[in-house]
Amino acid sequence: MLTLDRLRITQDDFALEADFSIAPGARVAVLGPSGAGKSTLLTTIAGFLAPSAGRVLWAGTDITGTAPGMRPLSILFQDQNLFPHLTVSQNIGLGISPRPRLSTGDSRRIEAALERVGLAGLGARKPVALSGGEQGRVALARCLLRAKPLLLLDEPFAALGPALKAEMLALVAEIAREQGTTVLMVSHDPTDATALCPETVLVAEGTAYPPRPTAALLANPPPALAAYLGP
Ligand SMILES: Nc1ncnc2c1ncn2[C@@H]1O[C@H](COP(=O)(O)OP(=O)(O)OP(=O)(O)O)[C@@H](O)[C@H]1O
Repeated sequence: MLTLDRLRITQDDFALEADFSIAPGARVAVLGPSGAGKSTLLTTIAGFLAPSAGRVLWAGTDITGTAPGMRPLSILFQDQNLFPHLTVSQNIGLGISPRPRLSTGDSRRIEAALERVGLAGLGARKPVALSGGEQGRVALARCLLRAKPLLLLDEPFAALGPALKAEMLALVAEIAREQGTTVLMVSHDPTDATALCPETVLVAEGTAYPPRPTAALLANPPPALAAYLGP
């Protein structure tokens, strides 16, 4: 369970508050107007930004002061964070070890992860020789291999076409289900939220609200969300 305990995040004159928990294995969309603080919330959970008050807990343990790399989570942001000078296999290997040289066991696990995301045999390529969708799959394979219990997604597939994006989201959902991963996904697209996430956290007017059923929230959006979604 992820708990944001009376969390307050401030950046200059921007402030965001959150006080709720997310159940283990839940898939939760993070929706709200541009600039409302969706990315800031994920960045704080990931540990790249320290809150000005409150705590972040995972399974009851306070991780507010834990370094990002030591947190029980993987993050997938829009630019897939692949290193251009490393091969696909080496990029995926970074998910489990900082050493570029891979053991035989590591290589086997990486090949299995590549196969899982439909990229079997492409481990020796450099990211530049992959399409955008394939790069997204590599980043996902890295998360898959890390098998952390919490996955933070910040519009990772926004640059992809609708069909490919839907395919990637379906793959995320499938892997999350298999691994029992808790997923928190920032999106600008209510369709994506509906497809992947039964629950949604609305971020608006300085507050990240507790998760609510996505369908009910979208069917009857509060004014800030209605204005953002448009007619
Ligand atoms: N490094 C920073 N220093 C000061 N303020 C910042 C910084 N980064 C973001 N902000 C401000 O924090 C607020 C929230 O930004 P954030 O990127 O989290 O919003 P968002 O909901 O993810 O927006 P979008 O949907 O447009 O990506 C904005 O007002 C932004 O200007």
